Amino acid sequence: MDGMTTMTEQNTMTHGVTAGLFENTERKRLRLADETIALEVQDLNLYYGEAQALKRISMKVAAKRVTAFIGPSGCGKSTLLRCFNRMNDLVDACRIEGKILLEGDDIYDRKVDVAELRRRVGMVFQKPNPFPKSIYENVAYGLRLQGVRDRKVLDEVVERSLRGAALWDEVKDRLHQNAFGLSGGQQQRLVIARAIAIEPEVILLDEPASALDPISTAKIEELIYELKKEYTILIVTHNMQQAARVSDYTAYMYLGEMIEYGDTMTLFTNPRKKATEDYITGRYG
Ligand SMILES: Nc1ncnc2c1ncn2[C@@H]1O[C@H](COP(=O)(O)OP(=O)(O)OP(=O)(O)O)[C@@H](O)[C@H]1O
Repeated sequence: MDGMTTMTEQNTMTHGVTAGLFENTERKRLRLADETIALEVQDLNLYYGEAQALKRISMKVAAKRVTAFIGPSGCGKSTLLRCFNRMNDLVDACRIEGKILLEGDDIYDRKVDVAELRRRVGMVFQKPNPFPKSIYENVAYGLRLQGVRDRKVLDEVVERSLRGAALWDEVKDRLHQNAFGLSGGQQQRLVIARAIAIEPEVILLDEPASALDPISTAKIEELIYELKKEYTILIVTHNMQQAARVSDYTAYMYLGEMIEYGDTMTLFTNPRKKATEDYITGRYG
């Protein structure tokens, strides 16, 4: 984009990206100050060896809302998402400073049971990753790990979770068939059913629809809308329209820093920072 763009053109472009997304909806501007806070990041720095991937991140995450992380490739979105259930612990050279409070308690405290943390904070990845088991056993997996054997309880949880993931009607007649027989979009909803079966408080979604076709993507987006009634959802997405459609709050990241964070409607229609506006209007890079 050349430097000759007029202010009017810029405004049109800002609205162009998200035009229509906020029309005819009941979306309203939200304020973190009015929210119940589920998670709080305090001055978080993360290093992979010598390289600093996250810089002084501080944010509050609203409970039972969808918070989206956007920004160019390599800016640290996935790294930050993985901090919320300590998935980065699995990376040898990774070092973290700062705190993340879940319901007020620091998840990086030494006393924290990481398996229990991951039960409370579930995660769904870009590529659907069902286990090589039946549809039923995929969803029952977490409960079986917890020692639940009662068939009636398992049946109930499997049905409730598949309904919650908007998959029940499509699979109820083939629960004992292998999960690999499902389409990619169905597999992703199955993985979401597996995540909600153990009743987490928070669900982390790392580009959950980027490997899916448009119809499956729309289903996942509808599902996210339903899930936030019960869960706090954090989502990384490359797709800005998707962020605008599904999220209540959006964080724009660049080179490991959180440049701007606020309610989605304001961030997309009236960003405070020029860098954010450049990114959402496609003038970045
Ligand atoms: N396991 C790792 N070891 C070393 N460096 C890593 C590791 N994972 C990520 N990085 C680096 O950290 C930085 C942030 O990466 P991250 O994957 O979080 O970015 P991202 O914004 O999610 O990118 P993308 O949109 O491409 O997925 C990048 O420079 C990346 O190369």
